[in-house]
Amino acid sequence: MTSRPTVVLVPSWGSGHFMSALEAGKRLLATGRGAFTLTVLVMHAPSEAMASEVQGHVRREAASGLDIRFLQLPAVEHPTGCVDPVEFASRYVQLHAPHVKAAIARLGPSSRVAAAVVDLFLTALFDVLHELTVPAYVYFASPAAFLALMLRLPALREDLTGAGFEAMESTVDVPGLPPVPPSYMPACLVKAKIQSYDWFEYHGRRFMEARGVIVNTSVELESSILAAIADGQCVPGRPAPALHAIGPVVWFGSTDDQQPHECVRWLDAQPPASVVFLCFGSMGSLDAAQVREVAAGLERSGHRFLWVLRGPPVAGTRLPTDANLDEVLPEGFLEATAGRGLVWPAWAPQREILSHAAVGGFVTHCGWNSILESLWSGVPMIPWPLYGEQHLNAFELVAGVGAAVALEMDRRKGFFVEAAELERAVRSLMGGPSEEGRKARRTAAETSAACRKAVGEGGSSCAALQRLVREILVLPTEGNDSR
Ligand SMILES: COc1cc(-c2[o+]c3cc(O)cc([O-])c3cc2O[C@@H]2O[C@H](CO)[C@H](O)[C@H](O)[C@H]2O)cc(OC)c1O
Ligand SMILES: O=c1ccn([C@@H]2O[C@H](COP(=O)(O)OP(=O)(O)O)[C@@H](O)[C@H]2O)c(=O)[nH]1
Repeated sequence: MTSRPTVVLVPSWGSGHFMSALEAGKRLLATGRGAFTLTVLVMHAPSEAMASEVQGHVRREAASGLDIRFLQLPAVEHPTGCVDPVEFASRYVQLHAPHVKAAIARLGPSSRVAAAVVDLFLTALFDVLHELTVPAYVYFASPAAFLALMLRLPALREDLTGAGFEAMESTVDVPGLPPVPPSYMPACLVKAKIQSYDWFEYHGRRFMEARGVIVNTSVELESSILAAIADGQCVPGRPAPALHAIGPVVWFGSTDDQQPHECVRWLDAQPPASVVFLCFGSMGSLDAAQVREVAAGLERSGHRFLWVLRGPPVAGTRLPTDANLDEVLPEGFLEATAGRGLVWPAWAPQREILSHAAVGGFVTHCGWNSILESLWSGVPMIPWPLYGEQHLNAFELVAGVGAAVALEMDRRKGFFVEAAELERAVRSLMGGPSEEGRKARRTAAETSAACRKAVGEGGSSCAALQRLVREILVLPTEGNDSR
């Protein structure tokens, strides 16, 4: 065995998952300063659109000259009858387990596998990793608050009486967070989809087997939650998994585009901090009635806006189509807002947009990557959660982090938002005199500075990465390296 050890990374597909995990792997690599290489096992993404996105990332990163080797795993059947993407990912990876085992075993003769890091929904691979005696880590691309909840799910099930969180009368105890109203529980758990709950609970249990959980957060963002997990409050009586808060892991790599994007060119012509940006993630779209309310709210707010408006999902997937603006927007809206608004019907370069000086606020679906990108750029938010764990993220953003103006939603009407409410929130966020808006803007600026400090030399997340690398390489910890 002559060459350097390698760390195996198994990401899942999807905008927020693949690049977040890969960026975390690159930070590990940089911190290791050549002591190990990175081997990425790539699964075939389940749809053509996702597959081509993943292939684009792989092509670009493979050409970057870093010590990263990409190994494509053989294709497997698609599991059928899944209730949501999490069940799909969990069962799909089970079918990959023999291929992952063979791939890791093949690495063995030439380079020792120092550790394997798997995406949060891929814990079924732990069986193979344990068999091969490879230390297993989880990469958790969502907030520590959701990690705390997932660890708590086995115990919480006893309070649920089979009906899901929506039937619960009391608040939910997520250690480290203020009491959470049941309506903020993740969408996948409030609809009494017991099959979905089963998978989240499964992963929550399996996290306890990991040598560590690498979380895309920082002590500055989620200190009380990280402390509560480390203190064993989520699974009393059992040692808590070791946590490595190495974030925010925000990816600002290059794209294949040569020219500035049309949205960016439009922003270039707007005054500083004058534009509210609306974007609802890789899987978010609004129905026709909701689109009309958003249009009315934006028009009446009088503020400049850049609205990424997507159409209903492609059949058989959750990926939104490009919107037909003439069909979905109210008549006369584009004319009435010409010059101060741009509606973009397709995928937009969100990170670049959020870091543009013209952007002063963000109406977000509360995907964790989107929240981190906004905080990184110091942009205050209006949370509009849609799916996944985003309702919990929205609660944390308002009740914990504080860089947001809350948006009232009619929870009995499918979380519908009235035009007047959006108008109020946008006015407050974008410079209105309300204390809520002032606080959101101030906190966003402070949090941006704290995030940048955390990942910089000597920062908490940088130190956590250094500790993690020493652990992986089985080196003694440094004396002055305190958490
Ligand atoms: C974290 O909790 C949930 C996440 C998801 C989920 O599933 C998913 C599946 C895919 O095939 C592709 C995806 O892009 C994808 C994304 C996704 O949610 C987002 O994951 C991000 C992490 O990378 C981040 O946590 C965002 O906040 C999520 O919105 C689905 C789900 O329930 C169905 C979850 O509870
Ligand atoms: O039009 C879009 C929509 C999304 N994104 C990116 O896709 C990721 C979405 O991840 P997030 O965790 O916010 O939500 P998800 O889409 O996974 O629910 C983020 O990095 C966004 O910047 C983007 O660049 N353009």
